Amino acid sequence: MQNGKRIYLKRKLPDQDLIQAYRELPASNVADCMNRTGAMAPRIKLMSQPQKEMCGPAFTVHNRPGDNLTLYAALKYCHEGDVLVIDNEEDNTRAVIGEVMMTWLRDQRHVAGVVVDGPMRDIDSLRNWDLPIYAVSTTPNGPYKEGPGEINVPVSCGGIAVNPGDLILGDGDGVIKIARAEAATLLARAQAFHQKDDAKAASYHEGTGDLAWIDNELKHKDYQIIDDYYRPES
Ligand SMILES: O=C([O-])CC(=O)C(=O)O
Ligand SMILES: [Mg+2]
Repeated sequence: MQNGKRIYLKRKLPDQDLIQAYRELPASNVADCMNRTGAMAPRIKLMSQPQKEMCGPAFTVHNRPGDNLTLYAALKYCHEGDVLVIDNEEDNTRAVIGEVMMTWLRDQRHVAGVVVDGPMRDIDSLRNWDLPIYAVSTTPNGPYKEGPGEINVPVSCGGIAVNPGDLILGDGDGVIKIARAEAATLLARAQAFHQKDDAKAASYHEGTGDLAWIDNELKHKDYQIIDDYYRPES
């Protein structure tokens, strides 16, 4: 076995109905139900203009930093509905993907989205695309094509661990990972949380929302409410 040059073709996948159900939920609500964990770092930003949320199983790629030979292999082996999750060891000097590769992924593979922990390029052609594309930044500087790299092994993307087949959910706020084994049990909780959050926003709109807890909490934490001006000299 060539460590560092392995391409696994098989992954355990989440059920399709789970993928559909999570697509209806804001990533923030689901992350709150994981005790505010599971989100990739804010450096992973939405670069395109999708009409709906990104949701699908992770097809993981571990690039040698700034190199995209392995990512080219992923173009061949990924499937419809996958979310490509690309670990680039946080290199921020070279774009590892651009319009040519994205065109294949959108038009020939019909992937659900692409998440790159690193720069991309050809943004002027891609920024209006409906395909969800997340990346750190852009640069005209291109990638090397030497390898090594691996496909469908555990990777690190946006500061969190992603296993092949984990559920990846992305919206305008960013991207979260839901571990495949936990996705089914988490769903009902996330749906209930989402309903409550919507109801809360509606009650704040109406002015009937509960604000009493704020005073209680401030008191409990020894805040001082001072009926006076701030005076720098005092
Ligand atoms: O040249 C590359 O490998 C990446 C790129 O710009 C493209 O996919 O258009
Ligand atoms: Mg290009």
